[in-house]
Amino acid sequence: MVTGAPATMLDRREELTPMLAQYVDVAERYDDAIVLFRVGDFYKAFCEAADEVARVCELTRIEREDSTGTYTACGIPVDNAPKYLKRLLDAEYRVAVADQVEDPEEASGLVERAVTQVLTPGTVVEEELLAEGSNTYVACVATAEGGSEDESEESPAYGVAYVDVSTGECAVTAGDAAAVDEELARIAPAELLVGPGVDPAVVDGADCMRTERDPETFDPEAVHGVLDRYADPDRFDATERVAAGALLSYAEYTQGDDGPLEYVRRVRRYDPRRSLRLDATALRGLELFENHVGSGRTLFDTIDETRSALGRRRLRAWLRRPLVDREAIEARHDAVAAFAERTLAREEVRDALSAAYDLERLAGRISRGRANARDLRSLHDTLAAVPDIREAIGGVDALAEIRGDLDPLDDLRELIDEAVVEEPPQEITEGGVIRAGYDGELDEIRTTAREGREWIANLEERERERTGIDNLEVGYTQVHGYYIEVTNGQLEKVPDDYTRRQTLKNSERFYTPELKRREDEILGAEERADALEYELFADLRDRVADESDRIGALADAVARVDALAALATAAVERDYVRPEMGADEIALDRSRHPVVEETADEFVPNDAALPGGTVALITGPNMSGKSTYMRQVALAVVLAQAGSFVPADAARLPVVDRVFTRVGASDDIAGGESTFMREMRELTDVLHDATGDSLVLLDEVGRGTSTADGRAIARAAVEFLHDETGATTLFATHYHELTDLADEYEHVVNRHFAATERDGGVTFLHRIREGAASSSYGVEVAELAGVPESVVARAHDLVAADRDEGEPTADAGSGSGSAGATPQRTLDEIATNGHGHGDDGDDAASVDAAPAGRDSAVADLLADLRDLPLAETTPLEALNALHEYQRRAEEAANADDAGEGS
Ligand SMILES: Nc1ncnc2c1ncn2[C@@H]1O[C@H](COP(=O)(O)OP(=O)(O)OP(=O)(O)O)[C@@H](O)[C@H]1O
Repeated sequence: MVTGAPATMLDRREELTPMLAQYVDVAERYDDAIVLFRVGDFYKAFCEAADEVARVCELTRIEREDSTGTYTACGIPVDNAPKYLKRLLDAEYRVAVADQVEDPEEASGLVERAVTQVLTPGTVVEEELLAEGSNTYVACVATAEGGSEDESEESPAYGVAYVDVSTGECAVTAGDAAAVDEELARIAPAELLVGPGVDPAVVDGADCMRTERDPETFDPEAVHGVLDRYADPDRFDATERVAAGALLSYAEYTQGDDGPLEYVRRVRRYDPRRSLRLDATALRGLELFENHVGSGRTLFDTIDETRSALGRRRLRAWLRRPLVDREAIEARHDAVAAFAERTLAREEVRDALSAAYDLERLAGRISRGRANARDLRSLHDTLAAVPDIREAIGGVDALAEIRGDLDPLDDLRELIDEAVVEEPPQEITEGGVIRAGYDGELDEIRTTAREGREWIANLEERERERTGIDNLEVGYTQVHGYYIEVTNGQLEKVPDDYTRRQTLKNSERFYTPELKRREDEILGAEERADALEYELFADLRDRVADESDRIGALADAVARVDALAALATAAVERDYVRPEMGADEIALDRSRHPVVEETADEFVPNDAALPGGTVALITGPNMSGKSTYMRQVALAVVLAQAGSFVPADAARLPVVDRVFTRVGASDDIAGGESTFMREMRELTDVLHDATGDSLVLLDEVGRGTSTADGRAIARAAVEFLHDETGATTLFATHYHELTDLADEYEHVVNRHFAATERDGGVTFLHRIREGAASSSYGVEVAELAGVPESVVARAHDLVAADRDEGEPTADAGSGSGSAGATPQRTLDEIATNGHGHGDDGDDAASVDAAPAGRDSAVADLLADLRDLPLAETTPLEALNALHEYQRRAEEAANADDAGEGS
């Protein structure tokens, strides 16, 4: 990263021209940013910084020469800046924009420049740089001084705050390390400030730019002072104060450091436990917002039928934080149902919403004093659409409250309409913005200018008549102003009151005292009109800014209407059903996976009947549909609690407090630690934190280790979930042995997916059934893959033998592995023989004895066969393994023959 003042320039500081010295001064003050320095129509960087800007933005550099030497420079054209700024931000640069802060024409010497804004990935407000329909957050994680995890419960270890600088949304919470991780996953900030004393491991999960700040900005007194500008600091606990205060001070810094951000109207304090908790693993595993493999579609993409950026952000927020309050959930369902039943109203509302601009960001720009006349017209047009929305939902009880909140702000709309012309220009300093009739003084000045122009327009006619010069012309140039032009042949007819202004080749140009007076009047009037218009506009903008609370409340209502209408549209178009909430079971008739059903040729619906606390063990071959099924159950829960209808024919659902997912290791590759370690960490979280109201999805837990260990862990986890937490659990497993837990535990049930053979290929029915899958499906798949018959038959025997061995750990002593000549005992005997023959198992000693050598080879072979992790073995690998085992078996047989022969 190249930030701050370029080193080569610092070395030559004394020699630099005043302008470059000014650049170095500014750059030195912003040493965490790349400084772009306004020179004419460019934002420039110099020397090393120029090299970097050129590299990142793919721009050419120039060599700039002055009396003190040659400097490399690189310029970003001001008119095209957003495109290049985006590249710098994407490269994780902070960009300090140093603008001219005095009018170059008025400057006596060097134009004064100052940083007016620091652009960072998390704090940009430029419309061109923001993703439409989603939030860009900068977040902060901090501890209070001396704060540590072992503090008392009243004062949680960490504060987490976030702000969207473009809309002013700001919120803060506090919690332990796990809560921080979970919140960061939900907030998904573009940039993160980490306070002093925060254990780096706590924020490890956040995949975004890190920003260092002076530790002093986290100081208790400093943060109190900053926070005080926005809210009563005493409403927050110590860690929250530090997180929110330091964050807002950073936000102020990025917006040019000139006082509080007016449009951050509220610092909301929230408790993550008051929404359905979805940690990073669940957000990822359920692919709510991101898709890692396959179609690229997410749940959000699937149900996003919103029509406005406001609604889109709201729907995202709802899905990110589904509700846990039954009444609130049902209120959303009522509203969705009302919209779903009324096609016409819904379509009218959605049409009207299409005209809505992003009220939150508009309000932000207006408050920041950055809005132009077009922005105010956009606000006007959005307000004008509100009555249509109100009318469309009039008379619908379930929407009465929201209708009440849709205040069309008639006074504001009328004010803007009276003041601003319908199609104003982009610039607000060059006139043409304010309507006639809005301001008496402006009208007068404009009349003066207009009359003057009319007088001049008629001048040509009048002067031709007066002088008899019939080719006399009146014109205007930027440099000389108005003139009367007479060709050389007519010069003798020129009257006395003409004064020569300019001599051309074939003609002379003149003015008269009256023309000069009129000209001054017109130009003066125009200049004054432009200045007055700007003043009137700025004043209007301030008046609108004063209403930002009302605009904010309206934006909130519009966002809700759009999100509700979108959910209703999704429900109608995709055939979702209203779930009955508050059940003590998950009961879904013919449920579907909302995302997979969009892409699958023919999606097979499945039922779910899971009384609270059920542990359903789901078996079946790879690719049979286990993961899809488990996810669709969880997605139904998430959708329902977000306020949506669910993809099923009928649904009865409980209100769930948390959804946990632990999906298969290979589906979820993360660097750093071993996948098994990670898997176990996630399992630990589930076992610690799940409650009787949680929904737990476990997909092939334990497959990252040896079969015996994995099986034991999986079994113990099931027992724990059943006995201790009572969480409703869906557990997909290839450990067929687990399925007899259903006989032992009251709430454990078996479900399975089966595969059949058709036309010589494997066909998956994707239909869930009662009971456990046949244990030999892996071998069946091997058979279907073309493994020779004799090998398959032998594999069947071995699997049966292995199963009869019983559970290696949990079943010990249960009697199922009863004594007798079970095949497994035979295997064990052979194995024991194999290792028991030599002296103390000294393999070298046993090599000489052929039978012992054979037994040893067979024992090894059997041990390897037994340890072959079928769950992780593809048919091709199985075939290769079998081939290898056959070879070793033959070798052993040959050794046997050789032994007998000698
Ligand atoms: N009910 C269904 N109807 C139609 N297609 C389905 C259904 N369920 C799953 N599928 C399709 O079958 C494929 C495999 O599904 P899934 O990943 O759920 O299987 P799995 O049993 O979990 O496999 P593995 O054990 O390898 O993880 C997916 O591509 C999915 O699109």
